[in-house]
Amino acid sequence: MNRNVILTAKDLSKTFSNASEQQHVLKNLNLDIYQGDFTVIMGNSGSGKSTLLYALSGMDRPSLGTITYTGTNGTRPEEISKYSNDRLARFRRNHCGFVFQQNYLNDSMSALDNVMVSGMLTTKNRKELADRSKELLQSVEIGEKDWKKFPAQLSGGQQQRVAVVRGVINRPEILFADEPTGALNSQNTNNVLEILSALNNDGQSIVMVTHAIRAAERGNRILYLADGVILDEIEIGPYRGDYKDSSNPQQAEAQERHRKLKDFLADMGW
Ligand SMILES: Nc1ncnc2c1ncn2[C@@H]1O[C@H](COP(=O)(O)OP(=O)(O)OP(=O)(O)O)[C@@H](O)[C@H]1O
Repeated sequence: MNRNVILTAKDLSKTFSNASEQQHVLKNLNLDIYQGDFTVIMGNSGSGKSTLLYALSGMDRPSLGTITYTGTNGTRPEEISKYSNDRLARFRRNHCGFVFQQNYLNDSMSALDNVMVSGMLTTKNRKELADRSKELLQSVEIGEKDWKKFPAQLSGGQQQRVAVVRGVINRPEILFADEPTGALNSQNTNNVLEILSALNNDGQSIVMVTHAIRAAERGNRILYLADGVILDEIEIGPYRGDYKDSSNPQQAEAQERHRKLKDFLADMGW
């Protein structure tokens, strides 16, 4: 299958310095991210997964190397790693969505306003934005009775679902997720993973960092980061439902994906 590259990291290095030492977290890393993929970054704690995600998304700058954004409509490639801070912020706003382990909702705004405030960064059409915000909230089962509630009046799982909606309100070309289920219980983890799978199924490109095999299984391409480089990667095809679910018509395929991923991670020493 021919896939379009939307983001390229070339010779990417990131070094953190403090008074006494330098820590080389990413080392000459090369990577293409493809449109429509659900790309997962795994690796041990401290291997540089979040650092890589932040560099790719323009939240942080590489020490050396380049990040080039090609976009989805054949626009001219742009080297975002040399953008000014303002331009980089504009790039993030217009092309990227974010979900983190913590939901970072604004406590003093309703669920709906949290979503709409993000949406207003890219549109002035309030009516259309309100309609889309409500529709997206409905799609993650945050119904009308909860739209005006403040985050503290919602459960942790509901809060994270609002945060996912906020992450995609601007129709980002890439949704970056850093341990989006890391703070959730099992049921809420499943809910959020289902939402991410549904988004990806609709064509949303996703790059997600996770420690959890259950979350990683939602991806089609799994990268394994070790000591600042991509040790290896595997393509397991799109998610085909739960491998343990006997009512899943694609259970055999799902089991095969699961086995491939487990074998890959075992090979990586995970
Ligand atoms: N802003 C920073 N300043 C200094 N060191 C940093 C900074 N950000 C990350 N590091 C260091 O870089 C290394 C990699 O961190 P990073 O958060 O990318 O790892 P990770 O693989 O995402 O880890 P985890 O799975 O535990 O979240 C760690 O040793 C961390 O302490």
